[in-house]
Amino acid sequence: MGIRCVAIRACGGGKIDTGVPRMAVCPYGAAAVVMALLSAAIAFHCSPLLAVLQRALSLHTAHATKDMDNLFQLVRNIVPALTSKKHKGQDGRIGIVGGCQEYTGAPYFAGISALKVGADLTHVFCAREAAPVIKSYSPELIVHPVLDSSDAVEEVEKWLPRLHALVVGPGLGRDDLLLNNVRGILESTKARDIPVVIDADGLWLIAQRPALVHGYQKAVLTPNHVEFSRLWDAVLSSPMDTSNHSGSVLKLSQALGNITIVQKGEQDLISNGQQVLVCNQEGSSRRCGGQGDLLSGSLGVMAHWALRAGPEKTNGSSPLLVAAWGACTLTRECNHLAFQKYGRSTTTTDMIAEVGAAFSKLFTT
Ligand SMILES: NC(=O)C1=CN([C@@H]2O[C@H](COP(=O)(O)OP(=O)(O)OC[C@H]3O[C@@H](n4cnc5c(N)ncnc54)[C@H](O)[C@@H]3O)[C@@H](O)[C@H]2O)[C@@H](O)CC1
Ligand SMILES: Nc1ncnc2c1ncn2[C@@H]1O[C@H](COP(=O)(O)OP(=O)(O)OP(=O)(O)O)[C@@H](O)[C@H]1O
Ligand SMILES: [Mg+2]
Repeated sequence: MGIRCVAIRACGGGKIDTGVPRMAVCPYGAAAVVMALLSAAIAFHCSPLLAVLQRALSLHTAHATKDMDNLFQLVRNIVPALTSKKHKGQDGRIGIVGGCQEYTGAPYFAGISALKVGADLTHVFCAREAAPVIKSYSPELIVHPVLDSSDAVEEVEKWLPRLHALVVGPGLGRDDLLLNNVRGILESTKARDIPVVIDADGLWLIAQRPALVHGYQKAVLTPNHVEFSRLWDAVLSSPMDTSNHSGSVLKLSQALGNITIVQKGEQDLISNGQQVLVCNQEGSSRRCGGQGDLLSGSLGVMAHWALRAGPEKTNGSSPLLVAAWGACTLTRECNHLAFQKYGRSTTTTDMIAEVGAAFSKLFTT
């Protein structure tokens, strides 16, 4: 099957008002109960029950399809038009904060993905040793070797007024000096009201200091399975309910002051503490490293586009939820397209080469 994304009503809390148009019911519990009843109706030849259940299932599918169409349309609404009237930079100047001695691939993947999605300029702020390596991967990236210097915060602050969004964490590492500098950069970013996507080792820092993002409505966190558990342990005292993923992402978002959280996995779950969207666009079974960096870089651009477009273009839905759903859908489609060509040998570089095709297929009208 090609496209398989639905939006769902938050299924953990019970008292949640979603506010988003045409949300389908949670596909987990409810659909499973209907399927079980359907099997029983078939086994016991109960035609009236069978008819009711078939109708319920077809309504569920119809709702899910509408929600899916709706979300695709909302993403298309935030994509800026390509016109001859624009100047360089208008469609996005994105900063990536990451890159250290060990990790140079991750900030490159995030930065180049931002450009391939449609940003005009990408600045990478990394440790001195990482800079020549990152530059040598691509002439497209502007690279600043400042992150381990004593005046790192001031050096990045010089650029912040020109940046539309920041992606913090890919390949950052966990050196205390770097993390302390990033703490200062995050404070400055918030003071300027710049959208920030926090991933990878940026999330390690947030697990140490959740107050850095608590309640900041322009923050999006993109944890993988392990990073999500770490954040949970840092901010919630109760154990996580591992049978209720959407309830958990909703709860973590609420505990962090309703910031947007993307829990990556077999399905991506996206919440702002009020509602949960699910993205299960078909990807592949190939799990090479770096796919999360493609996602965070893409989301940096889409977050800027969505916030600039505003809630009128997203039909009242949270712009950051729409941006996150768009970036997840795109990443998974890149994975799908690359896997069709390269199978087991697919790497993130192959996925990045599919960004243009995937974007056109999903979001170009
Ligand atoms: N080429 C590169 O330079 C890359 C660098 N990376 C960087 O590597 C650093 C560490 O990132 P990690 O993601 O390894 O974080 P962690 O160091 O927290 O390790 C998480 C570990 O959990 C495992 N894991 C992931 N998903 C899991 C799941 N669903 N169930 C059980 N285990 C799971 C992973 O194999 C990984 O070893 C970050 O700075 C990151 O950006 C990665 O982005 C990958 C690519
Ligand atoms: N089991 C899965 N099936 C399908 N897609 C998946 C699965 N797990 C993760 N993904 C997709 O892969 C992308 C990256 O998620 P992942 O959990 O690998 O991030 P990550 O560990 O941070 O990656 P990175 O190696 O870049 O650090 C997301 O778009 C997610 O939807
Ligand atoms: Mg990662």
